[in-house]
Amino acid sequence: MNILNKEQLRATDQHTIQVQGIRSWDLMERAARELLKAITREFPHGEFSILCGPGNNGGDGLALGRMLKEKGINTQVFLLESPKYSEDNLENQKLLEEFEVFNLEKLPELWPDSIIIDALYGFGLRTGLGIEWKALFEKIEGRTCLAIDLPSGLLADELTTSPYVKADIVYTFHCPKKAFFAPEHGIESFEIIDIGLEKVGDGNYQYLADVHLLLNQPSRFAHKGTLGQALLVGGSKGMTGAIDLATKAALRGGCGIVKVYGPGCTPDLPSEALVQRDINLEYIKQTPTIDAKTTAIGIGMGMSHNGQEALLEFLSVLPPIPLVLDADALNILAKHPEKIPTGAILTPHPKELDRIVGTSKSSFERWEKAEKLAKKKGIYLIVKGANTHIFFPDGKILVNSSGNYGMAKGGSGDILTGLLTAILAQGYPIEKALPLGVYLHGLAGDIAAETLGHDAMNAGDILTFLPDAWKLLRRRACTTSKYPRRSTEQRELL
Ligand SMILES: NC(=O)C1=CN([C@@H]2O[C@H](COP(=O)(O)OP(=O)(O)OC[C@H]3O[C@@H](n4cnc5c(N)ncnc54)[C@H](O)[C@@H]3O)[C@@H](O)[C@H]2O)[C@@H](O)CC1
Ligand SMILES: Nc1ncnc2c1ncn2[C@@H]1O[C@H](COP(=O)(O)OP(=O)(O)O)[C@@H](O)[C@H]1O
Ligand SMILES: [K+]
Repeated sequence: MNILNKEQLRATDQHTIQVQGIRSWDLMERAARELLKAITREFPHGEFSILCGPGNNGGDGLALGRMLKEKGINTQVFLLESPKYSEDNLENQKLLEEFEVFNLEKLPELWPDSIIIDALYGFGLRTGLGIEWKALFEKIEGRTCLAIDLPSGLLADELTTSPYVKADIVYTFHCPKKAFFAPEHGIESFEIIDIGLEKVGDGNYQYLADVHLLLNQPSRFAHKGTLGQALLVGGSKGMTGAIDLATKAALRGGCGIVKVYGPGCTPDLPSEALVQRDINLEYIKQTPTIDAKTTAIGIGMGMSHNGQEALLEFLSVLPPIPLVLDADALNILAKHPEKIPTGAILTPHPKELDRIVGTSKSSFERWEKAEKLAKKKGIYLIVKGANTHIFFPDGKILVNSSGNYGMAKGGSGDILTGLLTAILAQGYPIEKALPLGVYLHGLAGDIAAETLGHDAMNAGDILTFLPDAWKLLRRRACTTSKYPRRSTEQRELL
């Protein structure tokens, strides 16, 4: 799903009107009808106070008000006094029998228990709102508030530091807006409302959807050689947990063989993994034989001088296979950015990225720097967090749609590294492997949160539910249930 900026949204709107032979008013009716469904489904017993602005966002609010009233739902509608209203706004004013006009000196008298619907401004806002809006926004703060398209005052594509509505749920049309992904804005919940806009090509900024379409179907004749070999390199004295988690994730990642190279102190790992230990006890000193389809390095390597030397030596002898660099490898490379290999996959969390590109004043600045770095160095950057962003060397950016705050526990990132390495080992091209791995990891986290709750779940639970996440994706792709070649025994097991 393309993530569109406000200019692209306007163009999509116009294109839809032309192609579908409808009026912009029809689109507003469609938007209001879909909003009506979503809101009454979520709040079947609510009464509503709608605040409408002068543009088309306000028009949506007026149309929704009319539809709520027609359904016999208690609704009060307020319209901001303005010298100029949009055409569709005026049209909707005519169709609504009763509404009150308000201004910032004469604030609306809201019912005490109603749900507020914010339809003041959408993506049409040119600049942030002034402080004169604070009194109104404070009046509705603390009440249940639903924003139409965007919380009013929030700019769709940039950092907003001026006042905006604090909404509990944003019902946003067609696609999420860039501003929703910035932690600074605190957008906790948004729901995408499909209003049947025409798709205008594949943009270079996308929200992950339909990830199951990326799945390969291994052959019935597959063997451990054809399913690929992954090599994980990492661990150091006192930091062996990370390689343990990464190994377990790789073993649930679908590849044929998982190899691990660590220092002598590497603990016992699951017996399915082929573990090779360095002659040195506390840290990796030698370069392992790299006999694998893909490799990941860095996990719990430590920042000792010896660890740094080993990493740089390893990079200098690496054959051209996909390379995942995580954790300490990133910290080491932050000191030697010229040594970051072209084509490598780096998986930093924001702090690790800051060590490479310098600190940023906002998420927007960090995203810009990540985009530039990926292009300049020809690398793939997976910047982790809520809505992990994947930056490609050609400028494409994918934003993850799975995952939750229950995953914000130590070790979650190590699991992603192991999983990505295993997926790459199977021969998935990087362009497919990264979204597939990032999405699956989040999906396993979502199933863990659903089953165990966000509070109690830990990183290991992402591993526990990885099989369910794979199965869910396979079911979506219909690749498990349709094959006639399944034996009777296999069918009975289903
Ligand atoms: N895909 C689409 O394009 C659709 C858009 N719709 C709605 O239309 C909205 C966009 O409508 P508009 O383009 O009319 O824009 P808005 O309704 O977001 O805002 C426009 C109004 O804000 C005023 N304004 C702009 N900057 C201001 C500022 N800094 N301070 C105070 N006032 C300011 C303008 O003078 C104008 O009156 C969307 O957010 C959505 O809610 C829907 O009707 C359905 C389809
Ligand atoms: N609030 C959140 N919502 C969704 N995913 C999250 C959230 N917080 C963390 N995660 C995910 O958990 C993982 C944490 O990785 P990282 O910070 O490297 O952890 P660690 O170094 O402890 O392994 C990332 O994949 C990240 O996307
Ligand atoms: K709004």
